[in-house]
Amino acid sequence: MTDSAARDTDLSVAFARMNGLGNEIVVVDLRGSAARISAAAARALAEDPATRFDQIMAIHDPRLDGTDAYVRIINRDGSEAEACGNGTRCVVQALAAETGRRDFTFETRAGILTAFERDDGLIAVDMGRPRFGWSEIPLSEEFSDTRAIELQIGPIDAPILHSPSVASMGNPHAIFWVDRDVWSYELDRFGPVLENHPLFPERANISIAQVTAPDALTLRTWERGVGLTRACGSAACAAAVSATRTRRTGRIVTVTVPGGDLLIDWRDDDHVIMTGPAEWNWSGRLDPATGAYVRDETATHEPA
Ligand SMILES: N[C@H](CCC[C@H](N)C(=O)O)C(=O)O
Repeated sequence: MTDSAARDTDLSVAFARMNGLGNEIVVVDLRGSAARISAAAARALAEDPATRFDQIMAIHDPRLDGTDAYVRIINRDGSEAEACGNGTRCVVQALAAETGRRDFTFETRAGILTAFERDDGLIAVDMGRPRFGWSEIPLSEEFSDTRAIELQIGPIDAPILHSPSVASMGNPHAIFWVDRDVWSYELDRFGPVLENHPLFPERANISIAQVTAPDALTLRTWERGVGLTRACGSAACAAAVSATRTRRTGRIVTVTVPGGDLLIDWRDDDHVIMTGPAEWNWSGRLDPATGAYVRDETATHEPA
């Protein structure tokens, strides 16, 4: 939607274009509004090169005592996701800029998340506990050991990718372990096939991971509902805990994604703490019903 066409629509809410290690995020402030971002409005925003995004983080008024907001996560294709690590860091940065507070508690479809902005500007998010049961991922077939399930792509006698670990951070992840550079695989070709594989009744985020040290791995992800992204925070968490479960790494792992590094700490209390940056790009106003928007050229790092 061009700015001029947007001007004569009802632009009722503030939004910010941000990113988390290059994962393109639109943060929409719907507090005090009964409006909800529709899938159609999300797709309209996604189709505009100026606002193209990987996820929308829609901030709604809190529904539960002790939470600061209810946050809805919408993928580029309009589907709703349970978790978004990079987007959550962007919401924390936006609300910290608005309120001066550093600690926040959000309700999401994955559950209650706590997060805080550190003095160095990095943001730590408690992504909760990982789930490994086949029905929690979910998978459409029962597997007793989800550290390596029977799934492969490529010729039966020489599979290109096989035996992934699966895990849920509230959203479904499959991680294929490779021993070559993650850039040497045609993830753009395999990703959509695996994302929509019948083994994943709710589809899945598909990652390839190369362990490079007992505390480090590199990762590329084909995201459910989006495609290739420069970073996927929940995939970084899923890959790190799966690397630990398969004795490839310890419990603290630096995950290098195309957009940069995330530090993942799978604590002894089973909570997964993800720490990384967030970045504000620009702000404007948005009609949540249609996705029409106007960019505010004068905005500085304003609240979402
Ligand atoms: N595409 C994901 C949601 C966003 C995950 C990612 N952007 C992150 O930072 O966790 C899904 O449908 O489960």
